[in-house]
Amino acid sequence: MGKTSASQGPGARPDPVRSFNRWKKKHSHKQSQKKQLRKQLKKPEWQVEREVISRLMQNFEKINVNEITRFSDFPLSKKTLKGLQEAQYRLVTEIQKQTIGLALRGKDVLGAAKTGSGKTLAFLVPVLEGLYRLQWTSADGLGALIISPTRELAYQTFEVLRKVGKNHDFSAGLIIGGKDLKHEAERINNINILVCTPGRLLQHMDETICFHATNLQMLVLDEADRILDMGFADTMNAIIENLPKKRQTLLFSATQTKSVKDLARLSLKNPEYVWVHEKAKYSTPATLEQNYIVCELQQKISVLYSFLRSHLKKKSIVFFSSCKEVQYLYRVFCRLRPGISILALHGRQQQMRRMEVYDEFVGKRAAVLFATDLAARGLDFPAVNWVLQFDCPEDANTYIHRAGRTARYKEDGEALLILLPSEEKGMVQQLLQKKVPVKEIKINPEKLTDIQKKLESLLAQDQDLKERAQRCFVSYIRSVYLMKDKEIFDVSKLPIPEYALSLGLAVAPRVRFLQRMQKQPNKELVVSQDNKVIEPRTLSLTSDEVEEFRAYFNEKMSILQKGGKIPEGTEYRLASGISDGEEEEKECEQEMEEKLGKTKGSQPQSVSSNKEPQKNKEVPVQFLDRDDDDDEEDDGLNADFIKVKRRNVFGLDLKENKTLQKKEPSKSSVEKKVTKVAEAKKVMKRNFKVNKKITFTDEGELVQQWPQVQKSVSKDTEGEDDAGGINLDKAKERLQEEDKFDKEEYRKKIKAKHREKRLKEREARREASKKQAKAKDEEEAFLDWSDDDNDGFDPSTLPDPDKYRSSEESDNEDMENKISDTKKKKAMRKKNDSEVEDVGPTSHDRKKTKWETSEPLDTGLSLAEDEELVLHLLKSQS
Ligand SMILES: Nc1ncnc2c1ncn2[C@@H]1O[C@H](COP(=O)(O)OP(=O)(O)OP(=O)(O)O)[C@@H](O)[C@H]1O
Repeated sequence: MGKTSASQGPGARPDPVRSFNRWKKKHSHKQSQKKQLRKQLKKPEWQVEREVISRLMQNFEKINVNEITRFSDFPLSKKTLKGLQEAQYRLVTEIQKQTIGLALRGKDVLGAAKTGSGKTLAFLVPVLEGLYRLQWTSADGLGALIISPTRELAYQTFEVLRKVGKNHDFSAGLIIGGKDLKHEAERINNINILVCTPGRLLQHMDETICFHATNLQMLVLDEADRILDMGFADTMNAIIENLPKKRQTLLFSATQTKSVKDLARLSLKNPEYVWVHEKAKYSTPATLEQNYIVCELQQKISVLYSFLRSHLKKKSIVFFSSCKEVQYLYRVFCRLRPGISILALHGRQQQMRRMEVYDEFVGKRAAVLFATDLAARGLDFPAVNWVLQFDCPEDANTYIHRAGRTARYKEDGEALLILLPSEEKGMVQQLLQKKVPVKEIKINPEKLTDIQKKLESLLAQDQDLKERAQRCFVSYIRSVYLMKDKEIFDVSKLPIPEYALSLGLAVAPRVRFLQRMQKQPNKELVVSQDNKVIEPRTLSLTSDEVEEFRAYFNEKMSILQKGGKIPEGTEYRLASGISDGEEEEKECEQEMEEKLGKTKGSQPQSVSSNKEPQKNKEVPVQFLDRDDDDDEEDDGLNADFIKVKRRNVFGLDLKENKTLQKKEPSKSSVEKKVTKVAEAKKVMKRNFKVNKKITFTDEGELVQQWPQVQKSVSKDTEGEDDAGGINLDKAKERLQEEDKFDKEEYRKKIKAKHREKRLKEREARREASKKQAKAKDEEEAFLDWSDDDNDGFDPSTLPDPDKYRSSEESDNEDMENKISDTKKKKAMRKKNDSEVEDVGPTSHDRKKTKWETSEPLDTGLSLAEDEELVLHLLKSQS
């Protein structure tokens, strides 16, 4: 009974045939692998990549959302995965999980998810993959466009793109306002992925030669509802016109638009709606604790101060409704030194400053940022503990975005909303409807520090601060007045004088639109059938007002463009009636409102109190704005629309103004424009004495430098003018005369200058020749002296017989020169009797002095006689 090798014990030898077969199989497998590798190595890179791409694309359809937990579960390129990993992004968030797969398949996507849930990567990853799939190169031009509503958000998105896409070869660019347009224009054509703000993008589309988006594959609108709302409507329509219809479109926001009209504008094709938290109990992050307090308007600043004092180790953002509030309260709080570092971010700062503040706040552990709604959307400041909404947001969506600056990506955060008693009911209702869980909390009166007195004393010492407080006051009232939801925002319920006092102002500045509103309460608000408030101002506009308004803006624009002062973003905004940033756009609206107030022509009246003395006079805030911060962009645009009540600094009389206006028959309701002539007449009537500037000349004469004295006309004529007012024709004539007089004076001066120059040159020549003659004399004297010294006969003193001829020739030459000189002299004398003619001795003259007398020969004969004499002399010599 034999045993097989297999059944033999462990020490038995293995079957050599089987071992050989196994080895052979392994070997051939290895060989084939090597062969394949060699084959692949021979392939060009693009071909290998194409194969990889086609493999990835085959997997797109197999994506199962439920199985995805990490980015590597998606069929993504190695380059993107590496970028994500290096930036520490491994696990996907819900919105990323649900939208990346759809976007990879080329679908149009509308994504909505709570704030801080990672929407940025949800569109950046498909953008990178989309272009990678097409093996996009710089020669292909613009492939993807990402539009953000604010510059800061665009900047932030660009930074994330740089981090995640760093292993790809695409070129990416950030195009936002406030930078050099030319510099951008030079580079924009080579950009594959462009992150931009709408205003700036359109500006390039209009102005940059060769810039086009005809190859565009993907369009992304971050904060889509904001970009598609009224503020950006015109710009976006113009941009969309420049984009190809065949493209993929991705829209993301925490408060997504569902408006069919909006979406139709984008010509989406069967879009996929992804509302991640639609069924969630709340629309805000679960880690966000939200409360509100109700307090009077005049208490708010003290509440803010007390809040900051009790949160010195925290990082907070405080939202205000206008730039001027931020500007004033920032300054005032810095002076109060609450013990925490304070920063300010708003649309009136220069772009560089905005970036600096952004970076500074990102880097701080404990600080407070005073901001407008510019910072409400999308900004991802790390580790923010508190969001305080100092002014009520315009709607629940704005509330959600503002509050969403804290409690981001699994972090905790707290939000506190300050409401006025008049705002409470409406706002809380809106928030509850939007599934925002807010609870009321009460202020502890013991912990409230009243700072009104401190503010008053600060303002008393600082005029600039006081003016800022006035602007802040007007700006806040105006922002409430402009809010659409009149159920929440009722300007008539505001305690105006108390509010002014709380800002440190003794007297409330005058607010024109409020006065108008009080005068015409019925006209102001027009309520539609369904009880909704329709914007009142458009209805009360006459065509004249609109025209004047437009002309005013055009004029402003042309002046600013010529001066080159306007920031590029603003430039466009005004031209097309849209804005780059949220805040800027709001400001523009405010300007319009103010201008509108002007055209209505109602007389100003005090809101603060009727006791205000008549002396008070309106002075445009423009004067006040001139000395604004260096870091703030030009305020001038809207400044002269705003009027605040101030002392009658210049002693001008308002009554006179009124009588002037009354005399002029008004054809329309539009206030008559005051012409320059009328202004001049007014000034003349008042008999203003202008300051004089008088200087003394070297001779001690008095010279009036300013105002310039009229020299061309007699005083009688001036007297005539005074008697009859301004005679424009005479004034013109006089100006022309004055002009002639000036020209003549100028000509004389130039002549005198030239003459002086000539004389100087002559003098210099004469001096030079004198010096030369002197040198010669000295030389000769030296020779004579040496002769004496030798005490013997020097043959060199004798005339050289060989040179005799030449000396004779030279004599002849000398004579000729002499004659020609005399001729010249005579001619010159004829030409200008007054001019002194004195030509210095020439070299020939000097030669002559060697042989003859140095005295010039003056025969006293005429030129012809002179010539004859010379010939005679020559003949006699020969
Ligand atoms: N997959 C991820 N893993 C880790 N962190 C992530 C991930 N995705 C996003 N984050 C982080 O979450 C934070 C919020 O992301 P993001 O700014 O994209 O939110 P958002 O949804 O766009 O917010 P908002 O609605 O306010 O614009 C960021 O700090 C980001 O780095």
